[in-house]
Amino acid sequence: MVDAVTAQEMQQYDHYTIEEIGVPSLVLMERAAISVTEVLGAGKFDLTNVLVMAGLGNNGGDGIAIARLLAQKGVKVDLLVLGDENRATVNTKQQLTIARNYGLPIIHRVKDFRNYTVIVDALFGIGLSKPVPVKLGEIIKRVNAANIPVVSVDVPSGLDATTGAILGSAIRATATVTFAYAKTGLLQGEGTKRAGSIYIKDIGIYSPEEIADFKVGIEEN
Ligand SMILES: NC(=O)C1=CN([C@@H]2O[C@H](COP(=O)(O)OP(=O)(O)OC[C@H]3O[C@@H](n4cnc5c(N)ncnc54)[C@H](O)[C@@H]3O)[C@@H](O)[C@H]2O)[C@@H](O)CC1
Ligand SMILES: [K+]
Repeated sequence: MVDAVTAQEMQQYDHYTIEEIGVPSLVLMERAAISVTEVLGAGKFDLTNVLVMAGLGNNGGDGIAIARLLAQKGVKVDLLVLGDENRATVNTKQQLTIARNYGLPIIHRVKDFRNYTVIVDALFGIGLSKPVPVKLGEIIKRVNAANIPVVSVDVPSGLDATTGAILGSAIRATATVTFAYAKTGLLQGEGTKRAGSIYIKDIGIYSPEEIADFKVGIEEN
């Protein structure tokens, strides 16, 4: 069993699962989104008025799927998408199309983050390797200052998933729902102060060692 992985290791496992095993990336994204809604719905968070903040990378795609799943359960949710949609990843563009086809309104600014009972942070995940753009850093500071419970998707946005360093500004989360394995950056440096309670969720991405274990188990049965 792997304890914690770097962003690079996780990217290799993602890539292997998608390209070699053949699981479509949108399937993984849906499982990631479902796992976050499970944590949100487990009774620890007040879902009266939810904000989902989504960036343009695949972490944002997770966020858009989370907003859709919550809305379909009758939860009042605002979906804030930050940045130029033309620069979104293929998966995230697809999530935007799906959300719009289900009639989900998308907003581009928030007056007061204190109006929400919980904020889902899907701005940046393990793909962030350079400082967050200044405008998004300002949003992160406003969210932290609002003092509302925040659930981060995979890693608190702005945190280096490998080192736990802050890349300009970072979200201070109440809880972090991380996928497949803990990320080393959640367990060291600022990660220990920013991640809050860590939930590790199986979404169907495994290390080569675990895949080898499945094969042994299957052969033995
Ligand atoms: N590979 C996959 O298919 C999966 C990815 N997943 C999610 O995807 C994340 C990793 O996704 P990515 O590698 O796409 O990277 P991230 O979504 O972590 O985004 C970081 C990258 O996007 C850019 N970016 C994002 N929003 C921006 C904005 N508003 N303005 C300017 N630049 C912006 C950043 O500069 C950076 O290069 C994981 O943490 C996880 O949440 C999960 O859905 C599981 C499956
Ligand atoms: K995040």
